[in-house]
Amino acid sequence: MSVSDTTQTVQLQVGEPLPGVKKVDPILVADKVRRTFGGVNAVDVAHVEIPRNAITALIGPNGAGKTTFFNLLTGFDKPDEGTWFLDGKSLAGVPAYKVARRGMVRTFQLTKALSLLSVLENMRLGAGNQGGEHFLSALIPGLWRKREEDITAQAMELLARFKLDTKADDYAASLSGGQRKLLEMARALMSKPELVMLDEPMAGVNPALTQSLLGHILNLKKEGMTVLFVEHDMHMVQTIADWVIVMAEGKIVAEGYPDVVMRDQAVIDAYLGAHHDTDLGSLTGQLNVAKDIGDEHLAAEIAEEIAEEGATDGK
Ligand SMILES: Nc1ncnc2c1ncn2[C@@H]1O[C@H](COP(=O)(O)OP(=O)(O)OP(=O)(O)O)[C@@H](O)[C@H]1O
Repeated sequence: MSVSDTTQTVQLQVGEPLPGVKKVDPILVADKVRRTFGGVNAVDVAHVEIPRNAITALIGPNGAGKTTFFNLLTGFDKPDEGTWFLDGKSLAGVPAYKVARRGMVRTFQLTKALSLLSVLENMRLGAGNQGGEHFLSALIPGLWRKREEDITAQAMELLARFKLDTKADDYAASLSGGQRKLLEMARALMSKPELVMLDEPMAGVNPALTQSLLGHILNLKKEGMTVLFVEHDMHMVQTIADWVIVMAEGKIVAEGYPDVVMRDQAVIDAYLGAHHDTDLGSLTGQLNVAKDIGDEHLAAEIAEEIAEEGATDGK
């Protein structure tokens, strides 16, 4: 089965797919979330809903506010205003470590694996406080030991799934960039989340690991989880996303099914806006924009033209 065979085809939204459109079964709903930095609206999201048990990509040019929005939702930053609900329960003002316990975890653009801990120790940290570390249970060695064993068993099972089990005792520092991304994803799963948020999962991952990472993300959905990811790699977005949300200048400017969104004028404008310094008169400039907006057909045509020009110049 190819990766794209597994993407969802059921209708996810209610009505026309305009920015802020309601979802049939939203897991996360955010309202009027605003974060300013020195007068600049880094995030200014009027309303957004994330569909449950689907893979949603959050895309947009550099500086659009994607990471800041992630930070706000997961309690790593505080908004000027705004409310958001996971499964109907408010998460506004809830600190990051409690957000994970409520069922929402995130990974970072730059991996946060603790280099001087072993791979297994990193995993064990991901288990967090799941109720076993209450004062009383800490006093009962049997209970405490059982919990420790359960955590280790869960960690080893996940490491095996991510093909990192043979590295359990190695320092995280010894892993490649791609393996660290896998470790971060595996660690996020230790808290048995409902919603997994991945910030640029493909950045720095070599091609050999790309396919396995895509497979792991698709598996999360198969297991009933919801995935929200930020990514610049449009190929990945088109391959695995069921739904795409586009941010520009802090706002949501478009959302919909991947193939439709990539051709949306607001999306093209958002990316062109980010390329105001690109010479669109030059073929290379046009090629960069075509790649950024994920129009592979247009990119191939332009690349062909560049190759033809090169061949003529050489004669
Ligand atoms: N801690 C901060 N202090 C000041 N400005 C910030 C801070 N964090 C983000 N910003 C600004 O907020 C805006 C949104 O940044 P953010 O990193 O969220 O964008 P992004 O869409 O994730 O970009 P990229 O794709 O490059 O990661 C940018 O203008 C950025 O300069």
